[in-house]
Formats: sequence, C-alpha cells, structure tokens
Amino acid sequence: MGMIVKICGLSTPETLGAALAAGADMVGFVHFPKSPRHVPLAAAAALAGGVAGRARKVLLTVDAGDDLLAAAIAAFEPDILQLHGHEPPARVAALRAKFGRPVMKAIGLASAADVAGIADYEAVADLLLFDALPADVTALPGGNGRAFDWALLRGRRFAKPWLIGGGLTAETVGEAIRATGASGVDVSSGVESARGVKDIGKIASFIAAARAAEKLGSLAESG
Ligand SMILES: O=C(O)c1ccccc1N[C@@H]1O[C@H](COP(=O)(O)O)[C@@H](O)[C@H]1O
Repeated sequence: MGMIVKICGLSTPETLGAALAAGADMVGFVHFPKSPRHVPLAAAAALAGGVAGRARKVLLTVDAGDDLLAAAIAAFEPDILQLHGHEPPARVAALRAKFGRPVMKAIGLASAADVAGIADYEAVADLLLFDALPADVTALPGGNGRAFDWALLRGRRFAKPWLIGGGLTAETVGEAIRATGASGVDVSSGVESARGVKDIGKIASFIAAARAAEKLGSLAESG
C-alpha cells in the first residue's frame, strides 16, 4: 500500500476539489462545533457528494454519543470514522461493532508512556493517527498546528496502518515521513492561510511534498 495522504477540515467545494485533484487518499470533515472547521451534517453530505470512488471520506468527531454518530453516519455515509477525543479502547471496539465502519483512532503523544498506551488501541482500531497533545485543556483536542516529538516513534512499527499528524506543513512532511516511517500523513492547519481557512495552493504543495518523500523512500528501499 502507498503512503496515505489525508487532508482534514475541508469545508468548501473549491478546497475539497483541490485536495481530490492533487490526489488526496482521504478527505476529512470535522463535525465538532468547537472547531473552526465544523461542518453541519447536511452541508458535509452535500459537499462530499462527489467524493466516492476518488478518495475515502472521513468523519471526524470528538467524544460523540451514539445518537449523534448514528445521525452523522446516516447523513454523511463516511468510509471511516475518525475518533479524536478521549474514547477508551472499549468504546472504539463498541463503535466499530455497532456501526460496522472502519475506525481511525487519534492518539495524542507527548511521552514514552503515551507510546506504550498505543498497544491497547492497536488491537481494536483499523487505523491509528498520532497527533500532538493539546497545549492545555481549553485547546481543541487536535487541529492546533502543534507537532509532537517524532523521535517518540523512531523504530516503532504497528500492526495497523498509522498516520502522523500535528503541525505538519509542505516544508516538514518529508522529514516527518523519513523520521517516523509512518504509513500516512494528515494535515489541517498546515494547509490553511488563516485558522479554519484552507488554501488551495498549500493543499497542492503539501500533497506534492508527501508524494516526493514517498518516492524517495521507495527508491532508497529498492537499492
Ligand atoms: O481540525 C480540527 O479542527 C480538529 C478538531 C478537533 C480534533 C481534531 C481536529 N483535527 C485533526 O487534528 C490533526 C492535527 O491538525 P493540525 O494539522 O495540527 O492542525 C489533524 O490531523 C486533524 O485530523
């Protein structure tokens, strides 16, 4: 499988179109009212109408209840549920079983203890996403443009596909891939011109930089 490139927090047809045209594998839609990228369900469904067959649609929620998730899934029909809150492993397993959709669990990393905790999620999630922990309790649980120490993942491999996110940009994504060996990358703030405002040029540059790093990695592996 090639490098997974996910562009998250899309909320306009133009920026979604730019992500698809540049070859994003996953496009993320945030349904979390505290986020500047929040998209109401009907709007998200209308926006993502032409995505099927071009990329996987990811619905990002934060500690959502079953009723909200059921409504969101019915309206939006995501290919993947991204759980970006404090959902414990048992909750991840229960939601996966109840809704029958692949689950990507976001895990904040700041210490070796956080890395040790990944194993519990590895057993129950379909994909893992490693992100920075927020600076304080008032911050969003993600989407803060904040990087974590990639050295925490040096030499680590996981049983499930795993993406890194948190503060990535077109300038840093190549080094992030090289330093961690991640199977994918995810970005929100780093492809914006202002908080919550996606930038078409930055989206294209980010995807091109990720693909260039992927190609370099393949060349290095083949000798
Ligand atoms: O993007 C958001 O607004 C958001 C809100 C709540 C939880 C997660 C969110 N985004 C995810 O966070 C990571 C890191 O974002 P950034 O690139 O550092 O801005 C991103 O991969 C999104 O999936």
